[in-house]
Amino acid sequence: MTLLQVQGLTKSFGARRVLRDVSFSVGEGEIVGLVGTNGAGKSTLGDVLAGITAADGGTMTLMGHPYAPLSVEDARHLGVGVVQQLVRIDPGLTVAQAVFRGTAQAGRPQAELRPQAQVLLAEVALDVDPDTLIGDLPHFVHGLVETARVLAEDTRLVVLDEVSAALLPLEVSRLHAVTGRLSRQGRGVLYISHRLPEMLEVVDRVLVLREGRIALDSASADLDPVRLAAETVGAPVTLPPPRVASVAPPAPQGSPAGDDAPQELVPARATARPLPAQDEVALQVRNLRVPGRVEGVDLLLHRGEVIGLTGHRSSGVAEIADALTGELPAVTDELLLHGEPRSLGPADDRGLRLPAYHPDEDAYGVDPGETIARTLTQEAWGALTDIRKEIASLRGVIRTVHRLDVKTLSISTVFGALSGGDQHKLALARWMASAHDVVVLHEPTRGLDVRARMQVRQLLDEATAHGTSVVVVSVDPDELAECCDRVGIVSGGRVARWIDTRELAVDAVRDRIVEAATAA
Ligand SMILES: Nc1ncnc2c1ncn2[C@@H]1O[C@H](COP(=O)(O)OP(=O)(O)OP(=O)(O)O)[C@@H](O)[C@H]1O
Repeated sequence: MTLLQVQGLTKSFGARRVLRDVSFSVGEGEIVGLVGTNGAGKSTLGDVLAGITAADGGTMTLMGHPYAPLSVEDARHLGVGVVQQLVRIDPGLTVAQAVFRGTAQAGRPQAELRPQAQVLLAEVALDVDPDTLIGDLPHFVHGLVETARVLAEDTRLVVLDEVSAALLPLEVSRLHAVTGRLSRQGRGVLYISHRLPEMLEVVDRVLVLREGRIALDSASADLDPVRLAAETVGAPVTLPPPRVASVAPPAPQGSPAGDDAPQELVPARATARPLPAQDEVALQVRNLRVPGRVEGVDLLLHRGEVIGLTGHRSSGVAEIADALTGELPAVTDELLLHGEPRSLGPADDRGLRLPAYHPDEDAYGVDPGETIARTLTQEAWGALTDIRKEIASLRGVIRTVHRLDVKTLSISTVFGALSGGDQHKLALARWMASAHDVVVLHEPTRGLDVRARMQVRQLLDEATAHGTSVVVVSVDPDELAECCDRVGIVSGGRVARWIDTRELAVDAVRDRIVEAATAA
């Protein structure tokens, strides 16, 4: 029986027509995938279902009754719960309070909330104490706390907006078990994700949102990840070729193109004849230890190389990254940066603090109310005294926006109004433009569509061709396979195994990573 019926939905933000004519249905017990490029309108559709924003036109029915929620509370009361993509929960709440906030139970004593919260947390396979403060939890579990929250009421339709984006394959399997349980209870699930291979494992049907319309509505059994990726972007898609490590000789100081050249945030493609990356070691770490967490880790990173690190939450992978960025005290037997001895731990002149990028909105260091132009250039328009420099800067911004395919009508759009993926792409490009030497990137393609992932891969290829060396820390096997030359599987505080990704097809590497990470 049909649970949700959506007919001719439209929604615009100013001149930007996001949803033009969206029609689809979700049946009772059905798990329906929703995919689309960054900025395609998936979250906007979720927001309309959640009562966060109203559609401009079209109709919806829920269990045969007209459905037009006026608020989030109204939507939940009517039976629709949405777990938003960039959910922010008050860090001062306990997990139990977070699960019941906005419900009839809110405000009851913690002791009364605790047992019920435990039941709901078990239902979403989240093993945390209901007394834990939200601020003490890693951000990736907030989506699961929110999933427990939508179950606290008799929700008929659950919308999961990229809840799996920051989860390990094992955690994604658990989320899928939860999704399956919801389906068996007769609830409908709308599952939004860019991680297509995993999505196809759980959904019954897939909707592709393209140019404001449902461009494809197909049984998942009739799709594979490559075909679905092509349907998503509306053009044939080939997986990126294996990385070929190569690096140009150091560039001469100064800008060869002169100060007036458009300063695109993406480094220009390397034209110099590539040299083998193995010629020069950028970072060498021998016997890295973080007491009680990491033991005996050796790392060798060549100039222009990208190595990946992955592992379970308690494997020590996060601690290795934090030791390299100086956030966690650690010791080594030897630490060389370009052959120069360095130390870890308290920052001093010789202390190593590798710069790190995190794909979390809070960590972008970007004011969401600032325009794209200002965000990318840090300049106040009109305050510049040289018109040629101003024009060159604006041209650079426009090129970056165009090249990264950011869905916006103007560079004066505020950063916070961009889709989650478009925000991430621009923040990463901005960060990479000033990233030199050896850097740590946490999940550089999280929440990005298939085309944007390739753009990030290109960003990496170009940065490494200029000599940058990168450590990618990730939960996503596709990301590791696409971006890295070698991937270390961390287990029990050690790198248990290295997988060489070069010269292998990306999907073959992905399978090896999943296999090794699951076995570790
Ligand atoms: N409040 C708003 N004001 C102006 N524009 C908005 C607003 N909310 C969304 N948009 C625009 O609507 C479009 C669709 O955004 P939406 O977040 O729905 O995309 P999405 O498909 O979820 O993308 P992603 O995969 O990157 O999360 C984007 O171009 C975005 O800039």
